[in-house]
Amino acid sequence: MALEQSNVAVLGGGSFGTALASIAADNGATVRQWMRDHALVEQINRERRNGRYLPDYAINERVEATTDIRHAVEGAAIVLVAIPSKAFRQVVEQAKPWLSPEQILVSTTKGIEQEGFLLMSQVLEEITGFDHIGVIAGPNLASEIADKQLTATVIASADPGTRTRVQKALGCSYFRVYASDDRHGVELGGALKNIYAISAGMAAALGMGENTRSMLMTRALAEMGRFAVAQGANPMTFLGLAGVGDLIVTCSSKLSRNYRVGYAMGEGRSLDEAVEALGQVAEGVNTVRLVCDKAREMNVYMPLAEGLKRVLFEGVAAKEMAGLLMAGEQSSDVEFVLPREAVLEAHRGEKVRHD
Ligand SMILES: NC(=O)C1=CN([C@@H]2O[C@H](COP(=O)(O)OP(=O)(O)OC[C@H]3O[C@@H](n4cnc5c(N)ncnc54)[C@H](OP(=O)(O)O)[C@@H]3O)[C@@H](O)[C@H]2O)C=CC1
Ligand SMILES: O=C(CO)COP(=O)(O)O
Repeated sequence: MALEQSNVAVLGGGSFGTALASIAADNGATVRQWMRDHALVEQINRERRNGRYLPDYAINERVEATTDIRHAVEGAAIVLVAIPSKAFRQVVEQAKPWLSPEQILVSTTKGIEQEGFLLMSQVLEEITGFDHIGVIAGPNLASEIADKQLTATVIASADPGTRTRVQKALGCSYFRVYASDDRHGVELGGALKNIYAISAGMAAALGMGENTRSMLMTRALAEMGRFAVAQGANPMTFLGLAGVGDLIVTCSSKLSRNYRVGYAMGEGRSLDEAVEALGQVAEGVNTVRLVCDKAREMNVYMPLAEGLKRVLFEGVAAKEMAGLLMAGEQSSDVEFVLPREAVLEAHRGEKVRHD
């Protein structure tokens, strides 16, 4: 089937899928948004409102909601996949019979698949084998986009055509789309920052101040860069919107679901209670476990992620963990300026002189 260049498909009826569908439609595209919930489809098509995920925002008339995945993706020039990582593979498999290699497939999901430690664009690639694959990530709180607050994101792909066409399809008066060819780094940035957003929410609920939050965010950036380098990504990507940009927004805002999970736990709720109360996906809960396992396997030092994992899954109190982190080794500020090992080596030399 020939592609209709002005058609965009969105898979997912959650808050981000809905926000992206409206951007593309505001930009003139005909948008088909697939979701599995019949009642929500009817509500969107009738009331132009997604009552479950974004109740306060009007949805553009050019968005058609549908439960028919074939109708959604067949012939669309761009397919945006906004499905949480746990269900991502299953939904793409479901769409696969009606996808074609000329289409551009873009993951908007900030999570990791346990089996093989795959990022979502790698899942897209593995399932389809197509060439035009990309990732969108950046400081993009869905409700602010739906509110048309001025926002920027990154489209990352090795394929220049994918970058350009997504920039054209989504770039508009309230949404800017910057380009990157470091798909892995951009995608890792989006997934990793969720871990630290949970910690930041927890720290805020425990009454920690702005110095603490700044320390947490900056050391988080150091960890993210260290992990990314070990994974073969470009650490410079973390200076951009998908790195420091997304870290700032999710570590600072109660609109972030990951931050909210951490905040609820800092107020004394259990992880299960916090996730249940949220009723939406907080990818960081799963990501922290996977990242800690991978970091240990690759021998990458990630004390903040390890600390959070102990609080979430091993019954350690958040306050106690903060104390332990402060007692940890003091090493290098920016490891690309002064290598961490050089600082540790100097400390070892001092100790030998004193002993
Ligand atoms: N929200 C945001 O601000 C941002 C989110 N993201 C990323 O976007 C991704 C999607 O998030 P978001 O839209 O926010 O998530 P939500 O939790 O708001 O919505 C999840 C959507 O996925 C659907 N879904 C879940 N499981 C399945 C399944 N097995 N089969 C079919 N559909 C399923 C849900 O359907 P149902 O209602 O039927 O369960 C719902 O439509 C996340 O990885 C997130 O990190 C990225 C940037 C910003
Ligand atoms: O990624 C996001 C903003 O860029 C959304 O973060 P949450 O998933 O924590 O809501």
